[in-house]
Amino acid sequence: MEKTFNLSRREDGIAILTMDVPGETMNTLKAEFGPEISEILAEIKHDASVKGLVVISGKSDSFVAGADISMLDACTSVSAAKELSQQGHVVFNELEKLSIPVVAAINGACLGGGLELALACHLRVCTDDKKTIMGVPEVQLGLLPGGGGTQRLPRKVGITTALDMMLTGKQIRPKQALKMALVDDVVPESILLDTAIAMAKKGKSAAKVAKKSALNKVLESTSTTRDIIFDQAAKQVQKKTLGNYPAPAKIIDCVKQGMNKGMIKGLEVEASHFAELVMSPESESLRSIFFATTEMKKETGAEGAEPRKVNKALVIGGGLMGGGIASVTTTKAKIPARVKDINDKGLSNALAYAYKLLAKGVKRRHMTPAVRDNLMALMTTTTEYKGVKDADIVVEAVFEDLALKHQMVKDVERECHENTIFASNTSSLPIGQIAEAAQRPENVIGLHYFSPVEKMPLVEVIAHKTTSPETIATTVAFARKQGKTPIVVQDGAGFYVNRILAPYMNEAAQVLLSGEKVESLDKALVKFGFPVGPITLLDEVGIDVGAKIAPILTQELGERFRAPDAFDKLLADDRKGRKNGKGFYQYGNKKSKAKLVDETVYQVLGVSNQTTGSASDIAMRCVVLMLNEAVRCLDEGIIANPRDGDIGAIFGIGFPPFLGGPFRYMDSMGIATLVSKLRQYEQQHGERFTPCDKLIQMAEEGINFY
Ligand SMILES: C[C@@H](O)CC(=O)SCCNC(=O)CCNC(=O)[C@H](O)C(C)(C)COP(=O)(O)OP(=O)(O)OC[C@H]1O[C@@H](n2cnc3c(N)ncnc32)[C@H](O)[C@@H]1OP(=O)(O)O
Repeated sequence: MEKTFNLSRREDGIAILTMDVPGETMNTLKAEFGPEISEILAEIKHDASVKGLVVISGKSDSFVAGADISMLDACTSVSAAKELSQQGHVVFNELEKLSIPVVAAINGACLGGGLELALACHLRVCTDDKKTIMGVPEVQLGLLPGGGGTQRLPRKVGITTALDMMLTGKQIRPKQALKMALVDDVVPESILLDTAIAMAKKGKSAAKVAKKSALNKVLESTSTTRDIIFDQAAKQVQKKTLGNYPAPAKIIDCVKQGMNKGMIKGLEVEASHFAELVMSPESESLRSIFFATTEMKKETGAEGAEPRKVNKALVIGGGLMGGGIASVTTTKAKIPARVKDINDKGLSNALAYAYKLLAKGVKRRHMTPAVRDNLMALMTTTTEYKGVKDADIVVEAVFEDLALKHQMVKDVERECHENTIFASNTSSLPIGQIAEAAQRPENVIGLHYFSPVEKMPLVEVIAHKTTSPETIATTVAFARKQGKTPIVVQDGAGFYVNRILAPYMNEAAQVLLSGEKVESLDKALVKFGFPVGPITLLDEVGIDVGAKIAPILTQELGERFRAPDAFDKLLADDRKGRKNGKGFYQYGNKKSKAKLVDETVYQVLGVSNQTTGSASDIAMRCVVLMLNEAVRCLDEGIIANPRDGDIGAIFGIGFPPFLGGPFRYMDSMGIATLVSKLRQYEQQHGERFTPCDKLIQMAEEGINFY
């Protein structure tokens, strides 16, 4: 079997250990590497001719992407997971204890166990390539750095910096890494190996020491003062996760125990906590998201179809959505985008949107002003159909008016070329209806973004009956270049995300009208795991937007989508939400930063008595309707499979990631349990809770979604 590690000796006494996992695009750490690498380290240890060691990757653009997540997923017990961590400790301790200088030469991704490997080396040098990133993203998988990272990282960069990296999983770029002494030098790739060899010759003393602020020096100096850091971090973690994610608290405990009781104790605690997390349901859910999104990256969206190249885009509408779409096209996909609007106001909004995004990159030193200016130059503007003939895709983000969109279709077919794709950002109008105005309906598709466009990862790619496979594949590839995670959904009112969101929002309205306080309702769903509560979401999206979508869904899909009549009173009272500073919450309150409910809203809704139901019951009433609708979407073929339904709900509306998405959550809850819960609510609150046929059938047959 081909070996993963190759040791070559130079005449100057520096040995080069190259890691290159056969047949894999990325190096990942696997349990079976343990004996191989331990044997090599023993050989080096007893070879007096070796004066120094460089550890480098054989992959062209990555170092080590961490432990093999599939290996972790295959663990069947806490003890097996603990053994994995302990094996890693043994190897990394052997590496660290070598008397000769050991230098990690890093180019590309150096993440998780990969960074832990580098930290077990005495020195680190990385390239200045934009692919070079370092970090410990384990927390995003519901894990913690199990290869000694909770012990070596704080000792290298300081406790505060280490906790920030481990609790966020953030990626560190080369210059940042140098500044925090995570690496000892940053060089062009062409001299990476030579620099590492020179460092090995120079010796361990060349290692940088992290500069700490005077405050951190004091705080990190004694166990009593360190506990201030740990207690503060624990409070922040609890406030952010509400106890839904166990990993952060365990990370803090590993660092605390290790810094106060020594590294041996710290490693013991790390192995135990790591093992518990590997076997936790939260980590299983989060790992499933990684596998799902990685698998989706390989799919074109249309069997057998190859995407056409998009050299230029036209965005019609420079408003909030159009400006965002044009911005991610130029700043992320680096594709020229021409923005058309009826007046300069829309055009200047789009330019300002892009500039603001780029300015952030310059401020964070992720790019230079020159790069910013080059990317800004990719966006051009017009109030007429000029300079659009060569647009390969047109994304329209204008009012939700079918006649207007029909006009756009005709304009684009007239002004652009015969293969130009017409992609509508409509959030509710069936694409098939929009395509009725087209001479070439095969080029018409839906491309539904979520606001704010630069932050929300999901886009829905909506094919109508005659959308061509090439149009689908090209649109999917275009969205991916924008940094999006696209799911292909079939045409139908509300598509997938808005369709499953509507019953959830309507039930929240019902709960509110039954006398529940706004803040209690929102808190209940945040405690369940949503990023914000449904009432906050309604204020943010716009009460008027919700009011516009509901009738379309009701007409197309049935009475269960009808919003409570009382909500019409809100618009009558000119309450649109944050957009006009008047909604369920107060806006523009200079006296207090706290988010306060506008208590007058109860009077407008005609709600007087205030009841307080149980948070779990409030949440369950809203969530089970989302689940029921998601199953209908699967049954009708709106979504292709449960995986897309889970990713769509998590990335589109923030369905709690630690639950794995609606379909994984239903499996973990038990389909029969869900059906009986729906039946119970049906008795209490009416037929909107009637379980769909698919769920009833699955409950009877005792089958799951996965
Ligand atoms: C020891 C403890 O500390 C525990 C750990 O180390 S847990 C693992 C921590 N590491 C990570 O979470 C990194 C996960 N990977 C990524 O974030 C990305 O893959 C990347 C940023 C490294 C690269 O992204 P990209 O360039 O988009 O490439 P892909 O995501 O498509 O990945 C390419 C192939 O590599 C496979 N892969 C990447 N990382 C891992 C991993 N840690 N375990 C297993 N496999 C991994 C990925 O599945 C792709 O495989 P394919 O066969 O080519 O599809």
